[in-house]
Amino acid sequence: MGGKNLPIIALDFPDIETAWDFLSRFDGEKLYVKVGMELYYREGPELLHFLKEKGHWIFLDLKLHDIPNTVHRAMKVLAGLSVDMVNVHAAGGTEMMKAALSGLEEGTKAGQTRPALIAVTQLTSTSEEQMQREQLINRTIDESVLHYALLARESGLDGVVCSAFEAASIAKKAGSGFLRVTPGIRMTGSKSDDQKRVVTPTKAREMGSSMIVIGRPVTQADNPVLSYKKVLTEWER
Ligand SMILES: O=c1ccn([C@@H]2O[C@H](COP(=O)(O)O)[C@@H](O)[C@H]2O)c(=O)[nH]1
Repeated sequence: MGGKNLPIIALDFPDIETAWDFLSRFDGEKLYVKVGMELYYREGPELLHFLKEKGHWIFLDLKLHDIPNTVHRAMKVLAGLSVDMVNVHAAGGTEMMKAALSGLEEGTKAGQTRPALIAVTQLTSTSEEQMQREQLINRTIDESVLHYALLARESGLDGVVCSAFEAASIAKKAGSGFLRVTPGIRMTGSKSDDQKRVVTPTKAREMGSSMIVIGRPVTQADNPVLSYKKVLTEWER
C-alpha cells in the first residue's frame, strides 16, 4: 500500500523519545505520520530527517497563516525538509496561498518532488454555531468550507483539510484529484475529545475523504498497533 492510501497518524507527542517509543511498537512498518507544532517546535528538522530515514511519509502540520511574504519565505525553507505534505490556513487568502505555493516551488531542488500543499478550511474542532458566532460568518459550515476549498483550488493548491461532511461537495466542485484530508476520525463509541465534526474511518471513506488523520484513538490506546490496524482495516475495506 502506498503512503497516500494509509491513514495518517498524528504524532502529538512532547518529544522524540516518546514519539520513538510509540513508533518502535510498529516493528519497522512504514507509516504515514503527521508532525504537528508540539513535536516540531521541540525537535525541529532533525526529527523529520530521522523519520524519513526510517522510510515514513511525513505530513508537516504547521498550518502557516501570516502575510504573503512571510509565508512565501517560510515555505521555501520547509521545501528543503524532505516532507511529503505541508499546509496553510485558507483564511490567509488567495494571495497568501499563491505565495505559499511559489515559495514551496522555489525551495524544491531540481530532481526532488515538491511537497503537496493543502489548506485548512474550518478546523474539525469548530462547530457551525461557533463559526457563526465567533467568526461572524452568516452561512452554513458546509458553505464556508466549500468556499475556502475553491479559493485553495483557484490558488493552485493540491487540496484541503476538511471534515468528511464536506468531502463530497468539494470533490464535485474542485475535482476528485483535489485532496480532501480529514481529521476528526473516531471509532464507533469512542469519545470525540475536542473534535466537533467527527466520523469513523468507514464513514470518511464512504463520504468521499481521500486521506484520514487520526491521533489520540491510536496514540493513547492501550494497544496502539491494534488500534491502528482496526483503523486501517476499516479505511481499506
Ligand atoms: O481541522 C483540523 C486540522 C488539523 N487537525 C489535527 O489532526 C489531529 C487530530 O488528532 P485527534 O487526536 O485524532 O483528534 C491533531 O493533530 C490536530 O492538530 C485537526 O484535528 N483538525
